[in-house]
Amino acid sequence: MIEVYAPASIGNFAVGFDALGAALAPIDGTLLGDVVTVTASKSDEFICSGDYAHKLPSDASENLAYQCLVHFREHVAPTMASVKLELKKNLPIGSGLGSSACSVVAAFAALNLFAGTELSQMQLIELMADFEAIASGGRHYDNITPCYLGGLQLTGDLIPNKSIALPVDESWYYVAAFPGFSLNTAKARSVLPKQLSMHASVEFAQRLSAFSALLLTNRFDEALAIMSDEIAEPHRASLINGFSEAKATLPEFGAEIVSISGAGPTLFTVCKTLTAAQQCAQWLEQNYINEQGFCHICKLDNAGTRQL
Ligand SMILES: Nc1ncnc2c1ncn2[C@@H]1O[C@H](COP(=O)(O)OP(=O)(O)O)[C@@H](O)[C@H]1O
Ligand SMILES: N[C@@H](CCOP(=O)(O)O)C(=O)O
Repeated sequence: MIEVYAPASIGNFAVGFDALGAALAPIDGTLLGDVVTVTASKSDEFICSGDYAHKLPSDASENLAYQCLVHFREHVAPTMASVKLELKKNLPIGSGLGSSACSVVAAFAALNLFAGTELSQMQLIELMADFEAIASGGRHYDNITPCYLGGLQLTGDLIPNKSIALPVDESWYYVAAFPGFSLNTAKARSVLPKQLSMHASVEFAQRLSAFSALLLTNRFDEALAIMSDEIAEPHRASLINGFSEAKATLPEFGAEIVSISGAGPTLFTVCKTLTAAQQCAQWLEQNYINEQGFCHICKLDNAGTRQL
């Protein structure tokens, strides 16, 4: 039996729309992500369980994890023995925590281990990105590669092997607050402008390249100083009830950065101390999340997808 865990991730990481993403590890040890198990069986079967299974279509053929199994059998490993694939759906759907990527990465990683294929890491990442594109209405790697490889990843088709890991200040904490309602990624992509002006394009390129260079040279405070989302956040903030108030308030509690995780509605902060992270989490619990929401103080998950 193969059992694989894939972590939640923050797409965009404020400064890198569609090109930068980070995997999350709650400091209390919670496994914030999906789990896929693959076991030998008499015929192929699929089970979806977990806290958010009921939020997914009841028809298995509409579940991304099942679609991954069908594709894998037809196009990657036709001679693989029959399997039972179980998805434990632990991440809320449409949350901005890379939920669809999480299921896709966990499913392909588990199937690949079970079948023992010779797919390269890059082939696997491309396959994963194909399926993430089906769910989110756009091909982007910023949930796939951090979820699969861990850490903070600068990622995209132009990038050698699709991804380059960037360092962060080890002392940083990330507070991730899911408010408890969904925002469909395809919808949150549809509100974005179709084109950028020359000025906005040059500024985006400067900001992301400078941010990456500053991290790579350990100039972490200077990186934080330019860490903002001028591309997506201005268009998405109004879709997320309470975001603007949180963004205005949380710096008082020690947040260095407040931005939207992925397409939202999860909000994330970067804090330099545990005390600041705890104060932000307390405010978010009282003012941002409802009974279905949750809040975690996290570090980056540097291990990425792994066997349990
Ligand atoms: N295993 C799965 N995990 C997440 N979403 C899935 C899965 N299977 C199918 N879907 C569908 O894919 C879409 C994912 O929505 P999206 O807003 O992209 O979620 P997220 O931003 O959390 O990844 C939804 O329509 C959902 O029903
Ligand atoms: N770069 C994407 C990230 C979407 O992340 P998700 O967790 O909301 O699926 C975007 O901003 O649309």
